[in-house]
Amino acid sequence: MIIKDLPKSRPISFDQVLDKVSEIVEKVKREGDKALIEFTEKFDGIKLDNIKVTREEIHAAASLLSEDIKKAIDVVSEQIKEFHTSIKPPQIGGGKSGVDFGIIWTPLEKVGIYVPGGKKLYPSTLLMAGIPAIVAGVEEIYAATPTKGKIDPAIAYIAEKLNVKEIYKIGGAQAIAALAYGTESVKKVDKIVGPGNVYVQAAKYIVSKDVGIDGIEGPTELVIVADDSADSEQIYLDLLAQGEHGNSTLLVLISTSDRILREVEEKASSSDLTFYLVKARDLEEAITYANSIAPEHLSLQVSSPREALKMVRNAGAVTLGRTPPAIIDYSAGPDHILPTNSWAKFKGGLTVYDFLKPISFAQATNPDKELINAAITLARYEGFEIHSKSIGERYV
Ligand SMILES: NC(=O)c1ccc[n+]([C@@H]2O[C@H](COP(=O)([O-])OP(=O)(O)OC[C@H]3O[C@@H](n4cnc5c(N)ncnc54)[C@H](O)[C@@H]3O)[C@@H](O)[C@H]2O)c1
Ligand SMILES: N[C@H](CO)Cc1c[nH]c[nH+]1
Ligand SMILES: [Zn+2]
Repeated sequence: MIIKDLPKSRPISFDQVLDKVSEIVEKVKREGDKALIEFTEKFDGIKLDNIKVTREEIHAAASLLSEDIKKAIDVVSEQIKEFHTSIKPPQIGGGKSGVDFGIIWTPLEKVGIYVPGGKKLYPSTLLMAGIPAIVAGVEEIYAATPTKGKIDPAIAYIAEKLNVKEIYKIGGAQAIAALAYGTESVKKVDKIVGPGNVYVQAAKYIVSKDVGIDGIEGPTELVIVADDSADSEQIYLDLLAQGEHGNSTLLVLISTSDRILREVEEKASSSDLTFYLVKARDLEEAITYANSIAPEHLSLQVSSPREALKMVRNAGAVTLGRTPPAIIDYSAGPDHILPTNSWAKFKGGLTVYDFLKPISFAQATNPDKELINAAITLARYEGFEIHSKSIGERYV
């Protein structure tokens, strides 16, 4: 289908399934493994004997992986590691008025990674979440992924490579609930990260009152902004590529060029996917439209992409010029775990920061008198007499 207007909403959103998913989460919380086995049979058609994949199973699966896939994983891993290492924050601090202060960036203890696996395989997602966790210094990494009964060889190889502590053969909302609350087989973690369909994202949203989450990441979204210098064949290929994630993907082209819109429309008319093809007066209007959508992937296929980038306010990740958005999905370095549902208005993609807590510290050995008096005055104003006394006793 072709719609010549801006999208009014996402094709499907996690908030449409919150009630159903709440029931799944509550049942897993109450019944643990029993509920996981029931839901896996119901939603994935798999009768599980064991939820946790054994070390032997992981090793046997990993050994089935061909050398060229191992090599690709190793190459991509180095690139992702370099990206997250290059942005890892230093231990920082300073001082003012006789007080030393700073931040200790502290890694999270236990992290759960959701690796999607309903319609397609996503071993790349285990890299995209596991590598920044390791760069941050997380020691215990757990992963959950739906299987067709057996663990995928590439996921097994990556799990060994990244020293993932345990993998569970479960997917959907039930997997998120299990990681959030723990069951007989599944470890309760401090934060859950990873993309997935609306059931997965609804569950992350629900459990976020009890456990950390990285955001809402799925279904996939791509907005392309193109001017007349762009190539309609490449644009169409980029739209189709993200369309491979399924028909819940949001696919938008905003162009200042009638030729580009016409050519893409001709190609898209035979597809089953839904495409939004929108005309913009000029580049500024095109990027204003894109900012209002706040898409996960934004592609700037324009003659001066660096200039256009300066106008971008809301996007998960931006690819410039003819750089294909799909390269972010695999090997550019930046993460492919990216905010959807307009969450790009207030957060970015997954980084090493998602696995670090800034614990601040202060040491007031010889603070300025003015600073102490200010504290005492404010504490009294707020009616906290003992606060004021505890400060005054030390320094006055
Ligand atoms: N934004 C990002 O960072 C990003 C990255 C990669 C993938 N994605 C998105 O992740 C998604 C992956 O989706 P997927 O479905 O292939 O895999 P998935 O692993 O997210 O979901 C599969 C699970 O959904 C559950 N499920 C399916 N139908 C259900 C139903 N009717 N009721 C309750 N539970 C049900 C099942 O338990 C199944 O195991 C895609 O939408 C893709 O676009 C997003
Ligand atoms: N495009 C997805 C993010 O929306 C990431 C991905 C993984 N594998 C293929 N693509
Ligand atoms: Zn993709």
